[in-house]
Amino acid sequence: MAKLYTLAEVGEHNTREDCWVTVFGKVYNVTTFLDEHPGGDEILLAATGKDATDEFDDVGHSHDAWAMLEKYYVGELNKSNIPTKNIPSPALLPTKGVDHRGKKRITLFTSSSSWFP
Ligand code: HEM
Repeated sequence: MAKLYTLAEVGEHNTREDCWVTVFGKVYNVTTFLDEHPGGDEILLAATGKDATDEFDDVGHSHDAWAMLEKYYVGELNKSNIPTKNIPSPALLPTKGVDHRGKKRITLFTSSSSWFP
């Protein structure tokens, strides 16, 4: 099972010797990538300790960049203690979007259950 990290835990890895970032609900150890990142190391260091999904997405990273993510994957972001308003839009998170819609559908079904015997 994937290891879960809170944003606070990810944020502890915020140095040039140990740098983790979070995008799309996943945690990446980009320490070895700092010097290679075309966007520079500073921007990655500045992205530690928060959800950098919007920043990553705004750049319009290429498919190559997306494919590279896998190499640095260390675990999943534990979102249970993040206020709802900070959770990125479900539209940005395909799998989360499905969960969200699934849950909503179940709620709607329950609310109309009086139509069924
Ligand atoms: C976490 C893993 C990341 C990987 C593997 C990655 C990879 C890449 C790659 C391959 C490029 C070259 C252009 C492309 O192919 O799209 C790039 C460019 C760039 N990245 Fe990232 N990136 C990561 C995270 C981030 C984050 C978190 C930010 C912002 C906070 C960021 C900001 C940028 C910027 C601004 C450029 C444009 C550089 C330029 O063309 O001047 N990247 N990145």
